[in-house]
Amino acid sequence: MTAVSFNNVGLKKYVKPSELKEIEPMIDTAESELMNGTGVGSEMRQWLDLPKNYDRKEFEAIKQAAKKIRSDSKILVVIGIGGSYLGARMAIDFLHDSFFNYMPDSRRKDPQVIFAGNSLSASYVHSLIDMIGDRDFSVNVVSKSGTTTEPTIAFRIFRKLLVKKYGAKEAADRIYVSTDAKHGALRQEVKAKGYHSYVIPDGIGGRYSVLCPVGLLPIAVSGVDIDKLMGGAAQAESDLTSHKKIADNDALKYAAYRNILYRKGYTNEIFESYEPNMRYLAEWWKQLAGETEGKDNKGIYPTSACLSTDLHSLGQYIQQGMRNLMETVVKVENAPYNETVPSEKSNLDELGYLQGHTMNFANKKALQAVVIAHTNGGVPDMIVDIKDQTPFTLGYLIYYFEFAIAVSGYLNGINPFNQPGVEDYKNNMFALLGKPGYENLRKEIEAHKND
Ligand SMILES: O=P(O)(O)OC[C@H]1O[C@](O)(CO)[C@@H](O)[C@@H]1O
Repeated sequence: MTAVSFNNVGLKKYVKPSELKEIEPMIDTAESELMNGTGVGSEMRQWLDLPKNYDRKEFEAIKQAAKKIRSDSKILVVIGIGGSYLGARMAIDFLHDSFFNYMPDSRRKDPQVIFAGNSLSASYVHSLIDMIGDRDFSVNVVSKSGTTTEPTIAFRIFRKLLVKKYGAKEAADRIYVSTDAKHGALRQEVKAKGYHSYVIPDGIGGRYSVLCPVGLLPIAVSGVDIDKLMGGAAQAESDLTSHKKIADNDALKYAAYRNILYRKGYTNEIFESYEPNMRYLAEWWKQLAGETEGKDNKGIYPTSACLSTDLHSLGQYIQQGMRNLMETVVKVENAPYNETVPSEKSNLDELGYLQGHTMNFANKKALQAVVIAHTNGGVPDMIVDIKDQTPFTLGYLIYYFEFAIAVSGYLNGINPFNQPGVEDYKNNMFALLGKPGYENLRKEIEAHKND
């Protein structure tokens, strides 16, 4: 099987072949807007040929930095929010054991990679400082703008901790910055303090940035072979950008089906997997889809569930609640590990029928049973089959979703690469926090606070 493929078995009842044929010219147009750069926001498409056209020198520098961090740190604290952390978090979870970060130092060969600066919770920061204790650590701060509130606060705190522990000079040698090439506060700090630094290319926005230094450094520090990750993405680039017809292009199939369903009123897409270490794959996908498509009063609402866990909380709603749901299920063909259900004579738990079978067997049957139940119950199912959980397959999968979601954006007539709506809350927050320049907005908010 190929690394990633699309399966429409759960769609037969919901989409007629003629509907796929009818959307094909629209998909063609959206795909050519993306590929030829004729669509709005085209300057933000640098991720499109990134797997083949990246800065090789910087890539080597990232590997060297990862080597240094692995040798002098027990913990890497990665500071960033949104696209500046979700890709790395998703990849590290997907490619490592569920308890990767929980192993004690005595049993681990890789540093712990812990994320910070993705909330304003003081309790979280306090607990992280406590968890680091007197162990050696380094910091990778990731922010394209360099001014996002959450990571900026966290960076101040962890930089202070580094300076206190190591002194200013060694602290600077333990700070790794991924930011804009020229602009922004962080770039100025790099110049002033001499931190290690890497460039987030101009034409790559946060949610499309996992395969640039944003994701690559933390992923490499965790011990993943980033050449293989890029190799998978490069394969996807070859496969998906050279086959322009839906029939030969599984990312276009996904874009086409989810948009046919959206136009029929299936406005919420639940992203599902059956592996707990793919929870963050869903979180990454939610930002990718939500920030790309949710604008101009349009867009599929992206949400997620981890199964079979959430069948015991959300399963009832999915089966019988409002019929505006569709599902995208990531199905792993070869999970990295397996366990067998032990045999027991007594059979008090009535599990005898399963003894000797594997848990992966049971997991696959659960998936099959759910697809049948949900499609019968009014929820169309799109299945994305993935071969395994290797860096190559993940690289392929990342590109697959980025490509499909960007095409979906153009199909819906929006700019897939901006996120103007995020500014509204930020401006209000700056006004309420007293940031200079926001005085008038603060007055306005205060005048209306009892409305
Ligand atoms: O890298 P930055 O500039 O800190 O931005 C982080 C995230 O914030 C957003 O701009 C939205 O607030 C995302 O698009 C981005 O991924």
